[in-house]
Amino acid sequence: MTDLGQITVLGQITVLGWTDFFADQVTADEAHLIPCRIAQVHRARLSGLSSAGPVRLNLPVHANTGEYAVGDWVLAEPETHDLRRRLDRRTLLQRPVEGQFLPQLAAANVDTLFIVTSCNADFNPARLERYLAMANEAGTTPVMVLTKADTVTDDRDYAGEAAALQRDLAIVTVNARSPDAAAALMPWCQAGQTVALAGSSGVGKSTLVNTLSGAEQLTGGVREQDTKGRHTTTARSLHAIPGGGWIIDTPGIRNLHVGNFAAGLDTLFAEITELAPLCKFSNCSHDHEPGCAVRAAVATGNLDADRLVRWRKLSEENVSNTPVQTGPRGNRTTQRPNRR
Ligand SMILES: Nc1nc2c(ncn2[C@@H]2O[C@H](COP(=O)(O)OP(=O)(O)OP(=O)(O)O)[C@@H](O)[C@H]2O)c(=O)[nH]1
Ligand SMILES: [Zn+2]
Repeated sequence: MTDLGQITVLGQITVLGWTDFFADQVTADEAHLIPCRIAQVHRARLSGLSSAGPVRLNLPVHANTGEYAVGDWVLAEPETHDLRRRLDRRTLLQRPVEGQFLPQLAAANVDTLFIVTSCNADFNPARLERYLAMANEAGTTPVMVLTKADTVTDDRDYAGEAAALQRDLAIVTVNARSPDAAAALMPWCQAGQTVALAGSSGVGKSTLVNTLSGAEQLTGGVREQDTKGRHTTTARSLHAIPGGGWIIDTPGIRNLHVGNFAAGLDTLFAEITELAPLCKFSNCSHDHEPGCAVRAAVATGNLDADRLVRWRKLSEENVSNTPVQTGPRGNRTTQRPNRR
């Protein structure tokens, strides 16, 4: 990876996104270890970046690379590069995978999630809401990036529709192939800042990575040969942005499921979350109950009826995909995976 070499010039660990949040976790016994940020997660190995440059990390025996995410901070031995410990995460982007108990880790310690969609038939409010829920749940700030502005043939107000999806949501409309896109996105790409990209296939994520990193080295993610010699996209990676920011690309996701996203949905649907306490019944489903403040808001035109329909669908899906456990007294408790 040519872009990883740039860090040797930069020299300082803060440029990699190292902050007091991570420094405070290092104990006196660990003071001799070097902090490394995970740059690539492969099936059997991890590579990272330290302030001195790229590091190939040696995993502890029995460790599974699936437990690490691009963007993670770990401590390693200075000479051998043996990985000693992963530090707690400030944010974690993860998504439920159908049929699997544990969610898939997409990226860690990300400040901003660029949710990428194009100004054409791909633009789908219900799908974008899923990405917003994921970003909110992770603790990252979502920014909606509308690509292919140069090819728009209709007069649909894409930016206006995107802005209606969540309060205070930043919207940036770009031609991902133009250097202007890098300038427009620069506020989120400053030194030490980490951005991740999410969106369906073909919307322009790789194009944006190329435009932002000023490089042409990326086509279709990081490829690794599997045992049968086929090339598969197995890893996401951390790319340097001139100016000191970092960008993590994720493979296109066709169907993003929601699960364990309750807090993320509350933020996404803040206008509904705020009305709910005014309903007559505290467990109101805003469906048939008398005295429902949410349906009253729909009736008066203060709340978009489509939003309520989509809120219901996502909330129900979230509950059915959120593992439940039996509590000490046999009552069901919702189990939330450790977010750090
Ligand atoms: N005209 C125009 N073409 C674009 C724009 N963004 C992306 N493209 C083109 O759209 C195609 C798909 O872009 P990619 O960057 O590969 O899309 P992706 O989101 O990375 O797709 P996956 O790797 O499958 O997830 C490429 O041919 C790009 O050149 C844009 O803003 N304007
Ligand atoms: Zn109600």
